[in-house]
Amino acid sequence: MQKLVLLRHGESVWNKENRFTGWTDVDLSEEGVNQAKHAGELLKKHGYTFDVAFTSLLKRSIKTLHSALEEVDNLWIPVQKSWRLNERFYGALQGLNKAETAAKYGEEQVHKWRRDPNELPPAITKDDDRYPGKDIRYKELTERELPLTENLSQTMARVLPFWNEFIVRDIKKDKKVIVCAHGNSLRALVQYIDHLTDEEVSNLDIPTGTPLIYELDEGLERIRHYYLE
Ligand SMILES: O=C(O)[C@@H](CO)OP(=O)(O)O
Repeated sequence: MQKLVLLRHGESVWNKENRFTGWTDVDLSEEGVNQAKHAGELLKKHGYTFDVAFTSLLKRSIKTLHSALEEVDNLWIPVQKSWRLNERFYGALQGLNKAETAAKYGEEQVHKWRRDPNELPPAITKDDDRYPGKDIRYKELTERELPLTENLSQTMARVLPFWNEFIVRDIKKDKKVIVCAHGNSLRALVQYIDHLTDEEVSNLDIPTGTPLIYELDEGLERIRHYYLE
């Protein structure tokens, strides 16, 4: 049996302000910093240590991972960062307040943008300051990989190659793995591991800063999963 730990970053400043975030590199809120530390304390309390960690290129996730690893005295382990674990790219919604957007476009439309795996938020154009092609950290990405908008299915399509190539490889080598990422990149991963339908995943919300443990069999099928308390 293999154990895998998934961790959504602590609350960010824009989570707190109820703004669509996506690839915007916002920091943790004060509460988020505390949640990240608490996640590490829970891991420590339950005796978790790790051999390798994976995270995104966004500071809310990197800092949460760092804080959790510090608690379990594992700051020394290798950490692999990838844009493929980034939050879903929320297109032209990034930066907008969710309640104001619902008042403008209707609750139903906003719910679809947020939770329908096949609904595409409005796209940005390449001259938009939010275009990742303007950000040096994404310089290795091809034009096709640079998103203008993304739905959950597309997020899953770019998370899975990373899962299969790196995370699965390390789990199969019996390494103890922690993946610290985002609400939607983790929802995509959970949909894949748990074989959830689109409807099931649309009702799934992963809380911030709470370690989610997966016990997996040799074929990496889920035996059970639970949050640490
Ligand atoms: O704003 C975002 O990027 C995400 C995660 O906080 O929001 P949502 O819950 O709408 O997917």
